[in-house]
Amino acid sequence: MFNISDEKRKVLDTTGNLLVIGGPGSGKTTIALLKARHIIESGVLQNEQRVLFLSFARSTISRVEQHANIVLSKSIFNRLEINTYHSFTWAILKSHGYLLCSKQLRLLPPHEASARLADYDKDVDKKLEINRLFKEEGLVHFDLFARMCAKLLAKSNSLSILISETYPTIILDEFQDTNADEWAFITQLGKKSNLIVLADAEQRIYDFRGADPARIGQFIATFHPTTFDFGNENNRSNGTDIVQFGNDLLTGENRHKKYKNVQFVYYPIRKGSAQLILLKSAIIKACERLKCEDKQEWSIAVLLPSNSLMLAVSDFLERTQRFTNGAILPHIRHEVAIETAGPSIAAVLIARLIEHGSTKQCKLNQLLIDLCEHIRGRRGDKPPSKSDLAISESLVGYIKTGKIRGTKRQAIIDECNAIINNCNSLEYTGEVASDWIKVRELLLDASSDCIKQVKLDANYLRLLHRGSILNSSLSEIWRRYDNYIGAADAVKNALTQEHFATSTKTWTGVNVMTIHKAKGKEFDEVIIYEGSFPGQRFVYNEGKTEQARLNLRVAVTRAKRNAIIFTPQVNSCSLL
Ligand SMILES: Nc1ncnc2c1ncn2[C@@H]1O[C@H](COP(=O)(O)OP(=O)(O)OP(=O)(O)O)[C@@H](O)[C@H]1O
Repeated sequence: MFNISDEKRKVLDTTGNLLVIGGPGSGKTTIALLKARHIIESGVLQNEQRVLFLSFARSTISRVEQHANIVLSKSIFNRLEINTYHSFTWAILKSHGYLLCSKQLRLLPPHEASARLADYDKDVDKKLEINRLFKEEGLVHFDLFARMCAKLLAKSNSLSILISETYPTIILDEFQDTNADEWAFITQLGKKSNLIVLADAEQRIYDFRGADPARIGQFIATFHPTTFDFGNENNRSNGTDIVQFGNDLLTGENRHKKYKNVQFVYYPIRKGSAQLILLKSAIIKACERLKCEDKQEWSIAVLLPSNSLMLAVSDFLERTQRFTNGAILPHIRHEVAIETAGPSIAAVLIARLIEHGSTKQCKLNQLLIDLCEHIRGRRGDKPPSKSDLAISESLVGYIKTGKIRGTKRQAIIDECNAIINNCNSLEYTGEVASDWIKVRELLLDASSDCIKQVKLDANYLRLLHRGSILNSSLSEIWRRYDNYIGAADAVKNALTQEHFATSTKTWTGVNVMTIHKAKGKEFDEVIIYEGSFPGQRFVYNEGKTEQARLNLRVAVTRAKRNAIIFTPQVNSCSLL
């Protein structure tokens, strides 16, 4: 099924630590899976032993799993553990964390962490608080997972032996994006297990979370691997110039050149969302092209440089546009790979309303507390704006004193009061999805931005579909007690489980996501769009031009057949 070059065959036959480097689509993941198969088939593993494949994001894992399903038979697949760093390290901490902390360790899920850390805008203060939470409260922030596991392995030889005996070979995906803590953890793992590292220095797009250009050199210096370089071999978009364009981007040679299957659209700037008309038309055409081919499954990614632009585009695709000349741009069904902090905190707020509303016990103060959590935490790792912090402080002040200044802020209190009253007088039926929607819609009438934002974020929650764990646990609560007491905890548990679940999601149809989320994935067609406002540009800061080149290269090389790049006609992207 796969043509294996001589260089790749050598990967299969070489033992010890390996470093596999190569450009996008050169076949690093594929050869790593074939290597795992080779190891498993050779019979060197004992009964309980497995090959471990570690990657960063759940979404990448799902593509690797899909790929592994094709490359490996079921019995081989069962001896391969594909996992995220988070999930793997949390499992170690849960069972052995007592060696580091006398407190009972509890997880601090990202949606709660962002609200708790909202007051710290400097990284160093945030880190101090994360350490304090661990030491004094036993609360483990995700950022501590790798660091604490590195400490554990350094401290406990028996744990280190246990892990290496379970996983004698460990494959590390996307190694170029490894941060210092993950590197410390890997260094410990590599003392007793063989490491197979997959890397492309030019796909390094996570510098902001500690990826370091020196990391590959550090691996070589520490582990003396046999190195294989697949260069620019292109298995993903063979017959196109997509990879060539991606590589030329790094040096600027791409400017004013033409590339097969890479198209540039210089769009006119229009008011508001009218600017997205050309983008939407291009997506519709791409869908038609792929549907014509009569393939069972096809995929398109619409990649955006920022989260807010992603939401605006998703909103535009969701709606139907009707023009005065009778033309129509229909709604486009699509998936959005949304940042989860905002929707998660919004979900807890709604769950609490449902929970208390079902027993007519909704209280203003609880809603205000949940609203503050949402205001402070909805931007995830990014701190809330100063004005958001001020609103949250004045709401906290109201909870304490019963007083608030300013008509806009008073309006928030009045609207929360109205929501509480409506929630307490709603008739709940036990049909989870419709009860949920009824409560969510109560937020619709609010004019205060912070309440409207909860409603908007809650719209993106995908946890309640029929048959989901959350849906069944809420139905079960209703069946037993005729109310929803415990709904908020059920939502929190579901969110945490969701975070660790290795998703089996397939990226078919139209998918809208940020460029960073596209890493490690591939799609038939990719449409990359930059807006005209400063925060929506590929080059968002002149000092970050090199990073923008890497980002754009990663984005464009996700395409198997065709890539289209949109930039404004005026003040176009300086990289094109
Ligand atoms: N030897 C091969 N023969 C045919 N197809 C291949 C071969 N190797 C990989 N492919 C296909 O090429 C595509 C890219 O391969 P793969 O994901 O392994 O590359 P990669 O180097 O890990 O890419 P990236 O770094 O961009 O994530 C996949 O669709 C895969 O099935």
